[in-house]
Amino acid sequence: MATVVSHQLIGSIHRPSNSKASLFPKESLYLPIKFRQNRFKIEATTASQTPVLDTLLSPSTPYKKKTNEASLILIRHGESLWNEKNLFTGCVDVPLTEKGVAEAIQAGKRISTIPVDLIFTSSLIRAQMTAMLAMTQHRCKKVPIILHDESEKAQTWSHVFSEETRKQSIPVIAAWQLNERMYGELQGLNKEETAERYGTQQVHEWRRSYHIPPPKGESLEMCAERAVAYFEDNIQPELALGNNVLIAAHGNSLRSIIMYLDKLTSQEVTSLELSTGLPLLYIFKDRKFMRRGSPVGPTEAGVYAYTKRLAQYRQKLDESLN
Ligand SMILES: O=C(O)[C@H](O)COP(=O)(O)O
Repeated sequence: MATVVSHQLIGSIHRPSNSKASLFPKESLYLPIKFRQNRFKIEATTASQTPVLDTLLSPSTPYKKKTNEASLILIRHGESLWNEKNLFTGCVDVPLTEKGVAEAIQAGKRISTIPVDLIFTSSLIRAQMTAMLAMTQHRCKKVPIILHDESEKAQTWSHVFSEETRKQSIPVIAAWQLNERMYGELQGLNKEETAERYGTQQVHEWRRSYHIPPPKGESLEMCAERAVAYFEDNIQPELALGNNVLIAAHGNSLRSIIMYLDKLTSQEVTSLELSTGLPLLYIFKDRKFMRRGSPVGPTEAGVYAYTKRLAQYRQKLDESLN
């Protein structure tokens, strides 16, 4: 019998309080997440029903706690067609430029020997392209596969029937909560022309202050309410289970998450800038996040000295490729 735990919240998905389960547990209890016009209904179901997130993950898929340590990689998407034109983009769904594609591939090379078990992206194509392109460079050679849970049909029709193939795959969860801040009436306007019209100071406040929203848009604070809540409720539990996570998202949704990880004040976050396509590494250990900078490349010694686990992972990859 299905137990229904329904939360009509925007910007946060809650697990039942007694559940420490991964989104991808090996047990029969799992938590399908259903999107309903910005609302979530979470149901705990039993194995007798159609597994929702079992498309890719089988009971033997190793999403279980092996360690109290996990890697977290954050990547802002590569340059988009509107970054190139210097337009406010926000939630408008534009693809990458050729330069953005190259940046995503370069980011992939830089993280190619850092473990990734699970990928979260926004629902916008520029972040999804970035994650996919970056993973083409990963030395694990696993295939990132987007999990579609918008309907029962989508779940059933994308089911993978080979245990071996599923083991060679990495689940990708697309979540609107990780989208760029909604830039309101600035979306589509040229940033320079907007500064000429409203003044540099005003535009800087709209873009970088924590509390001030752009006209009819989201402030960074409002963006943080959904992005950080999603991170806490859905991503951090995976890290706590020892799953290594890659997040491909946006300048402002990532600024709000970094503010949370680095415990920045609302003043400090105003000077945080993220370049397109630049991966940032954190280690989650003993319930704390340690910022480890941006890996320069797969041959960089420094990154692998951070933790024994990273060094072991890399050694295994090296051995398997020799
Ligand atoms: O949405 C946008 O225009 C950019 O991706 C982020 O813009 P910002 O640097 O002006 O906040």
